Amino acid sequence: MGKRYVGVVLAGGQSRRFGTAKAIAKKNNKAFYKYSIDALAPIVDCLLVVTNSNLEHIFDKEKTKIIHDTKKYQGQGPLAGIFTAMEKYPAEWYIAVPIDVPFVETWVYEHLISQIEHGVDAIIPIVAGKRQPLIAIYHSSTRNLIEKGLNKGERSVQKLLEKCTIKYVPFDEEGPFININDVIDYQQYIEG
Ligand SMILES: Nc1nc2c(ncn2[C@@H]2O[C@H](COP(=O)(O)OP(=O)(O)OP(=O)(O)O)[C@@H](O)[C@H]2O)c(=O)[nH]1
Repeated sequence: MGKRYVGVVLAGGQSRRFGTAKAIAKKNNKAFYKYSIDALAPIVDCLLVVTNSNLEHIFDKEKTKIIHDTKKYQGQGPLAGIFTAMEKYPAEWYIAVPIDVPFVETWVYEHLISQIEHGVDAIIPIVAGKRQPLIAIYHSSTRNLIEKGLNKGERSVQKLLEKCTIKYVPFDEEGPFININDVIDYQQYIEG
């Protein structure tokens, strides 16, 4: 039997809008991806950074296992990263975090985990009226649906959610969900 909680740091994106690898952009002299690792490390049985061969050298192997997207789906978006974790590390729940949310905190995930109930495929935050499906947890029951979608070239997480039983969890605090997509976001939230 696999583990109960596998942490999945989604780290195979191209950072096209940001211009350089977002994972190693810094907040208070600490790389963004380390905030993601530190948020999950206390609550998971195993922590994976899912990336690709071009980016893997930037990650420190301390506390994590660095793996590559399954070849067939490499670079096909965050669902490729979640699927890869499901395929390589059997577990009940997969706890996802992107590498561009340097305000994320462990309590967010503790709250999501506290919402687990039988029959639910994924637990997704709702923040300021928006879904946050990459700071979320996915049951292993979603693996086949993700795979089917990827085989059809569907990368959209929203599309996956339409096919699943989702528990949406409202959060009042927006801070931990701030996501840095481009240099304007960086100036506003990190330097500002
Ligand atoms: N493993 C894996 N992670 C991915 C992939 N695509 C995106 N991600 C990660 O998913 C999260 C959200 O992705 P985006 O915000 O679109 O980041 P991005 O793709 O690097 O940025 P843009 O190139 O500007 O769209 C980030 O943590 C990315 O590193 C992928 O193909 N594989």
